[in-house]
Amino acid sequence: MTKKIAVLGAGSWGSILASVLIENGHQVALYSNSPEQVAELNNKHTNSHYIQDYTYSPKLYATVDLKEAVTDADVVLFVVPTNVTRIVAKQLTPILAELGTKPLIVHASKGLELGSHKRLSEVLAEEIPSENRSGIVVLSGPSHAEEVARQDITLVTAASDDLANATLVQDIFMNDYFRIYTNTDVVGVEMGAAFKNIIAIGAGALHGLGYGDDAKAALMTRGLAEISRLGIAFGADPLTFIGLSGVGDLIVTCTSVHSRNWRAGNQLGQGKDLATVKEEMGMVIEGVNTCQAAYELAAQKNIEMPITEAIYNVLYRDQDVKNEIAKLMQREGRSESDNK
Ligand SMILES: NC(=O)C1=CN([C@@H]2O[C@H](COP(=O)(O)OP(=O)(O)OC[C@H]3O[C@@H](n4cnc5c(N)ncnc54)[C@H](OP(=O)(O)O)[C@@H]3O)[C@@H](O)[C@H]2O)C=CC1
Ligand SMILES: O=C(CO)COP(=O)(O)O
Repeated sequence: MTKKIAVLGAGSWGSILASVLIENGHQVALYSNSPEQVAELNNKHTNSHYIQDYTYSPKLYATVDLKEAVTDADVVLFVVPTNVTRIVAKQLTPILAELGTKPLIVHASKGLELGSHKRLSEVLAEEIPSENRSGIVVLSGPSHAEEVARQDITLVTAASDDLANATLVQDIFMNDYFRIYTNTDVVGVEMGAAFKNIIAIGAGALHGLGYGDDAKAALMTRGLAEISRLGIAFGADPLTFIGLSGVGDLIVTCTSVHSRNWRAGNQLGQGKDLATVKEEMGMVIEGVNTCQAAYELAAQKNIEMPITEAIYNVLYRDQDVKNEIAKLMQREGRSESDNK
C-alpha cells in the first residue's frame, strides 16, 4: 500500500533511502536544512556533494520546511547524523502535536548520543511522546548509499520491540534489490551498528599503514568480540552480533572504500591529523564520537575493550597508531574463550 513518507536528512543515506521508497511507489518528501541543496535536488535532481553521478527521480520532492515534509506522513524516517537526532526530534514534536498526527518513527542512523550514551531509539522515545507516534523502528545493516544507488543487492534489518511495526517497515522498503529482515532485539541492532564504526576506523588505519589481510581479519574478529561484550552487558542478544547489523555491517564497513569511517582510519594511518580528515571528508564520520561513548561505557561497566581503547588513544590522546598496535600485540597471552 502506498504510504506518505517524510525523510529527515538529505545526505547520502537519507537521499538514497528516499529513492528506494519512491521506486517502491511511495510518496516521499525529503527534508534538508539547506536551501541550496533543496534547489539542486528539485531542479537538477542531483545531490552532488553527497552522491556523485546519480540522478534522482523527478518524483522526489525536497523541502526546507519540516512541517510541510511531515504533514500527513504515515512514516517519518530520521537519517540525520547521531549528534543532531535529538535536535531534529525536538523540532518535530510540536509540529506533530499541532498536526494531531501519529506517524511511525523510523531511524537509519548509527551511533550513540555523546554524554548520555543513549541509543537513538531511546533519544527519539524521549523527545517524541507516545501520543505523537505509533511506534519506533530501527533500520540498520550492511548498506552503502553508493551501492544501493546503483540497485546493487543489499540486505538490512528492521528492528522494533513491536514486531508488527518492524514488519510494516519491511513491507515498505523491500524490493528485488533491497531485502529487509525483521528483528526484535533493538539494543543489539543499535549497538552493533554504532560500535562497528569504531572498528572500521581501525581497519582503515591498518590499511593506511600497509598491514595485510591477516591483521585486518584479526582486527575484525577481536573487534567483534569486544563490541559484542559491551552490547551484551547492556542486554543485547549475543546472536544479533552474528547477524546483518552485527558482523554483516562490521565486514562491509571494515572493507569498503565507500565507508567514511574506513576512509578516515586509512588517512589517519597515512599520518593525517583528525581535524584535517574530518574537514576533508565533508560528511559524518560517526565512529569518532561513538568511540568516545563506547570508551566511557566500557569504563562504566568495567569491560575490557582494548581495540576501542587503542583507537580512543589515537583519536583523543594524540597517540601514535603504530605504538597503539604494538601495545595491543604486547598484551599478555589469552585463551580465545576468555571473555576479555
Ligand atoms: N551513507 C551511508 O551509506 C549510510 C549511512 N548510515 C547512517 O546514516 C546517518 C546519516 O548518514 P549520511 O547520510 O551518510 O550522512 P551525510 O553526512 O552524508 O549527510 C547527513 C545530512 O544531514 C544533514 N544535517 C545535519 N544537521 C541537520 C539538521 N539539524 N537538520 C537537517 N539536516 C541536517 C547534513 O547537512 P550538513 O552537511 O549541512 O551538515 C547532511 O546533509 C549516519 O548515522 C550514518 O551512520 C547508515 C547506513 C548507510
Ligand atoms: O553504515 C554504513 C555501512 O553499513 C556506512 O558506513 P560509513 O558511515 O562508514 O560510510
